[in-house]
Amino acid sequence: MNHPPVTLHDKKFKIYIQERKILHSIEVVAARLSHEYRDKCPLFLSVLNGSFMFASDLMKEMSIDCEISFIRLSSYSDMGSTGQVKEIMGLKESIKYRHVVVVEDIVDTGHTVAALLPQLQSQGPASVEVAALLVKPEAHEHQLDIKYPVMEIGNDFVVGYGLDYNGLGRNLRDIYKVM
Ligand SMILES: O=P(O)(O)OC[C@H]1O[C@H](OP(=O)(O)OP(=O)(O)O)[C@H](O)[C@@H]1O
Ligand code: HPA
Repeated sequence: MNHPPVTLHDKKFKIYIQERKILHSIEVVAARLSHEYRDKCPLFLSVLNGSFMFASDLMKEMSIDCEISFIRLSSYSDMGSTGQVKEIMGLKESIKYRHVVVVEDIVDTGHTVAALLPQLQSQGPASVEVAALLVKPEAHEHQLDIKYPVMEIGNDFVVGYGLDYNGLGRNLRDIYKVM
């Protein structure tokens, strides 16, 4: 299939990871999660907005009982992290004694996950791990243990498959990187 570059606001992006590869990589991680969380009924905690598409495809591939809930955090403006993680919409249900899997579209600087994990840990869950569609190890500014990375990428700004550039690009089926 042909994937011409796309323009979003003032920037051009070129094809980087095709939908077929994304979905296959998610299947592999979902199989691992289904095995490792059998009999644990994990609670997936999807970090909005960016993770909506990943969370949906991940859930569809899970073969065990599991639940999902959503939390909305935001820290990005233009193409950079503000370093300030704001909680916009909090968690309503109790996570006490639950096996929680945070579902992130991307772990970039790591500010978001680093801010979120202690907040979750303080609520007495049985366990907390992170499943992230994309991980940018070169950009990390925190020591992080992402147990379920789907794909590692270099230090490029990417859009598509839920990820945006100033609000645009989330609807793209494939992942693109800035040119
Ligand atoms: O590792 P970090 O550098 O913290 O970056 C990762 C976070 O940045 C994005 O969220 P953003 O704040 O852009 O909100 P959005 O999901 O609504 O796009 C992304 O969805 C992650 O939550
Ligand atoms: O590379 C990125 N693209 C879109 N949103 C993001 N949030 C953190 N890193 C990124």
